[in-house]
Amino acid sequence: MLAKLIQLYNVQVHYKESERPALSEINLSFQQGEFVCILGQSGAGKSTLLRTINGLQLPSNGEVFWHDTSLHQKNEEQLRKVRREMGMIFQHFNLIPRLTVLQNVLTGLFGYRSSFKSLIGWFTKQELEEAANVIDAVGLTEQIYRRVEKLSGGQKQRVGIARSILQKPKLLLGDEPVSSLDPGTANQIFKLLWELHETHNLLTILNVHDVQLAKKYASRIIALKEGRVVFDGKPADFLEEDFVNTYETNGSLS
Ligand SMILES: Nc1ncnc2c1ncn2[C@@H]1O[C@H](COP(=O)(O)OP(=O)(O)OP(=O)(O)O)[C@@H](O)[C@H]1O
Repeated sequence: MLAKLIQLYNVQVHYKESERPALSEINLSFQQGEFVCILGQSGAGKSTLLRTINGLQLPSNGEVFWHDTSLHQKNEEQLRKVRREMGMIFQHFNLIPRLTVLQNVLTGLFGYRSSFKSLIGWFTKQELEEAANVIDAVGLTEQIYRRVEKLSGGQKQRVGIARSILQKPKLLLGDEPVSSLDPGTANQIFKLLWELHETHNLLTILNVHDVQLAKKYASRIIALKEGRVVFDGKPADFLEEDFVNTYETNGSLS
């Protein structure tokens, strides 16, 4: 049986300023090796769900378990250790523009080392080799010493992905990682994410707006609507009526 990495029990998140909860009655579990796409309209609660999974957002009710321990029961130091095992990629990449590809990727190790070593930029030969290997795996060897500000959007996201893979995560979270890319590049990035999830047996959870991409790559689709799960299943079972229900449109899936 596959190991359960994350379980959410009856999770509710209610931001103080909001009238209705951002998430309600969320009961989900995720296993190693799944490739999950989260769908839903703007404001459906997708980002809140990711932040709840990585412990940045504490639920107002319910609990989140990482392996078999509640995140609630962990102190700051223990939470920091858990987050090392969670890689994160972002819509706007969150890179340091004036640093090179290699330097940006090496920041993925900061969770593992003293801030002094990180500050003076001291890395072992093995760390540098591992960084070069992940840069190769995302297809950027020729750009390794280029400043990231000179790269295209797709290349920048590859740097973001390499940085998170260097962390050796068990879980990779992506908050709309392809929303600022053109459709062709978005597809290439999804292909890369899918290959990395296969190679490393990674649990990958991505928020996406593009239903076709989700259907093409995901092993599981979860749709949120007004903070509740309205679909949880295989992409082939996400039908026109689920699409209409999720997005409240008269539109078409194809
Ligand atoms: N920090 C916050 N404080 C108060 N309300 C918030 C906060 N973050 C999100 N919300 C509200 O919670 C609800 C869910 O927001 P969330 O960002 O999780 O949705 P989303 O599905 O990720 O949307 P998008 O696709 O636009 O990013 C929205 O009503 C939003 O306004």
